[in-house]
Amino acid sequence: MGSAFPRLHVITDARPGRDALGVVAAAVAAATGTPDTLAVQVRVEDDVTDRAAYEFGLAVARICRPAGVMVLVNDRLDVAVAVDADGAHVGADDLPVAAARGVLGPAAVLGATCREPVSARAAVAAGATYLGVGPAFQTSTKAGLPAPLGAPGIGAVAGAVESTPVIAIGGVDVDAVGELRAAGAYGVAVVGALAHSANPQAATSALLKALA
Ligand SMILES: Cc1ncc(COP(=O)(O)OP(=O)(O)O)c(N)n1
Ligand SMILES: Cc1nc(C(=O)O)sc1CCOP(=O)(O)O
Ligand SMILES: [Mg+2]
Repeated sequence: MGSAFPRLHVITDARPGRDALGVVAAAVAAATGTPDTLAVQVRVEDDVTDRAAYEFGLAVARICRPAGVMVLVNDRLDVAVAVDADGAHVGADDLPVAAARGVLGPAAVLGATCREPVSARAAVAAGATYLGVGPAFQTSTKAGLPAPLGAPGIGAVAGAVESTPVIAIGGVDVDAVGELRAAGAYGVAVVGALAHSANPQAATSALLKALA
């Protein structure tokens, strides 16, 4: 892992029938030569066993590590530690940010989901190093989310935390990158933009170009 914080976060689509590792490999291939631009977040369904999540996290790490690409683990801090990930991401149903920081230690990357400025400032004060903010737009890959924030909602959070990177998530595709960056987002996180693509390597390249 290099020094710059990645602007593109690829989140694994672990729904049954998806080639999640194939997408990770394609994304990592697209970042050849610029590994600092990409992070891969290991995200599995809630009912996946710890053993299966660990094995999947290891498989992702084996693709990302040799290429120098950052690995983050969603929700499961024990898996993050066990696979020697660079960090983790927590939301409202996971360990609180301060507790997660205590588990991971001071050097780890720690992301927190926030949807408005007050909780965003609190997450940063508690030890978050970046924020996942969304849903930016309608998404087909996660149910039960509040109404989309749009670029202005993402910008409101970004303006509240200034130097902490805001990663916009939810229904993001390459065409939305310019609008989100203009609003204040540091980068974007995607599932469907790659998982639903016939050519995830080309889709990653397009996202990286739009974010550069
Ligand atoms: C970059 C990023 N932003 C937001 C989320 C969502 O996390 P969370 O609210 O904990 O929801 P689940 O992903 O656990 O369903 C994320 N994973 N990554
Ligand atoms: C996992 C997740 N969290 C969200 C949030 O807003 O907290 S939106 C989301 C799904 C992102 O997938 P896609 O890029 O396919 O929309
Ligand atoms: Mg979570």
